[in-house]
Amino acid sequence: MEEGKMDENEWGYHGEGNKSLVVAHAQRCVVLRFLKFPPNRKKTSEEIFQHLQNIVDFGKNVMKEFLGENYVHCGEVVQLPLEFVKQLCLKIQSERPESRCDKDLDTLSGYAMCLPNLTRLQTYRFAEHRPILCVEIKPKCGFIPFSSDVTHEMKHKVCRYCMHQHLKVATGKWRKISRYCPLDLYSGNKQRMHFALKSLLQEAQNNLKIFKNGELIYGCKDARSPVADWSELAHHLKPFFFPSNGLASGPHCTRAVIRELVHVITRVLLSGSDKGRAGSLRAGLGPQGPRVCGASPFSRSLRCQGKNTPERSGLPKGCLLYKTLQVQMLDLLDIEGLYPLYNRVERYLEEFPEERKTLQIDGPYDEAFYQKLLDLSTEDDGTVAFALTKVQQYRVAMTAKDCSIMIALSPCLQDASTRESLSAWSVMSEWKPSTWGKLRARVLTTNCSAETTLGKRMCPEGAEPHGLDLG
Ligand SMILES: O=P(O)(O)O[C@@H]1[C@@H](OP(=O)(O)O)[C@H](OP(=O)(O)O)[C@H](O)[C@H](OP(=O)(O)O)[C@H]1OP(=O)(O)O
Ligand SMILES: Nc1ncnc2c1ncn2[C@@H]1O[C@H](COP(=O)(O)OP(=O)(O)OP(=O)(O)O)[C@@H](O)[C@H]1O
Repeated sequence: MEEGKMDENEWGYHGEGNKSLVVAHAQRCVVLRFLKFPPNRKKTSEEIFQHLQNIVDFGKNVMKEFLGENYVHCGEVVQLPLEFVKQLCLKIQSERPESRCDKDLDTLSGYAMCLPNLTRLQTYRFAEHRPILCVEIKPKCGFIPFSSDVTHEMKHKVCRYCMHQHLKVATGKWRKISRYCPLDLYSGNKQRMHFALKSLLQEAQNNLKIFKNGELIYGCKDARSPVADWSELAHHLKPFFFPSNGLASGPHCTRAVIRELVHVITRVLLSGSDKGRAGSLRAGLGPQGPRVCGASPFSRSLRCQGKNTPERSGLPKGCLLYKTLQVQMLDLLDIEGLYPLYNRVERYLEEFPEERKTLQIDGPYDEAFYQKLLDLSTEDDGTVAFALTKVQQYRVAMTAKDCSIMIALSPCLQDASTRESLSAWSVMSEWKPSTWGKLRARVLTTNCSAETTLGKRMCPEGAEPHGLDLG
């Protein structure tokens, strides 16, 4: 990127989350990811540079190790002309959803991350003139806490996502309770996975987005977004998934196209042989806890028919979902078991603030940091070292619980007519380093954001699904 010649007119608003805002280059396959802050939160340029550099290092030395080289794009920190950033900020402001405007894009430091645009990912196998489809899924936490520290019975039965649905509808964040349950998606059972993906397509919330040639064609901004229109989606998808029933239009055609999409995504999620060291966690992180969530509509309907829910048919070890789940399960103690350990580290740091650096509280996220994460013991020897390892594992797990999987699909030239088989598609599943900033920013800092994060996870989630105060 020639930073000296940046022109805001070549960039457009692409999307944003709670912590960052992304703009995409109109022609080139790159995005810039800026940090966002509440208006009164002033950070120095040096702090912002360090924050971004930590995200890059965390991607390189931790997430790549766990998930594998091919699934993680770390990007790089770039310095941009301040005038460019200021003009860009003005240009995109009107496109931002209102619900996200409580935070402002950082226009003062001039730093951002430059990453490949994963919604337009091309490889040499892609036919250049063919459209590229990208499905972004934020699958959330795929297991029910197995820690003996959990005190609320409900937390052993119902997954966090399903509990939060009640809260989100009650607070008006979303209109309708979703039928999606992460445990169905992570089950490895195709029937359950299909149900989960269909449910995501019905009520996407912020767990599913679909892009065509880098443009968002399906997704939901907030509770006021129009109801999902499957026939419109099917229209977009037809060049990719011409229905095998031969129908070119109508509700049958729509259903057939959606079904094919669901089947292809399932196959992608179950495929993958890329090496990552999540396997090295296997010994300590075998399947634990209930495999079925008490709130999943899929399971409930089977129960009504007197049938049992098929449990995990076992996720293939190399697949993305398996690796993701392994990293999520680094949360061995649940917040209830972790919080006292967090307090132990806090107290220690209050007494010995100079130790912050030696203990790598805020990075660097290097090989030594990664190695400590592999210690899965839960025997508390009363040391700060033990407490710190558990807190760092929790932070990494939080990242995996909140990451998105980006699946780029495009028909291959040589095989474009064979639409039934996955080999007919160039399929790339990518990890985006969505929330790695949280690792540094959310825990073990003394600001209230850290307190709130841990505090909010202390809530007895099952007890009052309608009235939780998330702070
Ligand atoms: O707590 P959750 O499960 O609701 O997850 C939060 C996400 O809500 P979601 O449920 O995905 O709509 C939330 O996403 P939205 O702002 O709702 O798009 C953030 O990703 C938040 O992470 P952070 O505070 O930006 O580091 C996420 O917070 P963390 O729990 O990951 O800290
Ligand atoms: N490298 C990328 N290529 C294409 N799109 C991207 C890329 N990185 C992020 N995006 C898009 O921008 C959106 C917001 O980015 P991101 O999820 O990283 O924000 P965040 O603030 O970290 O999220 P959260 O709310 O989870 O904290 C994503 O949902 C995705 O659609």
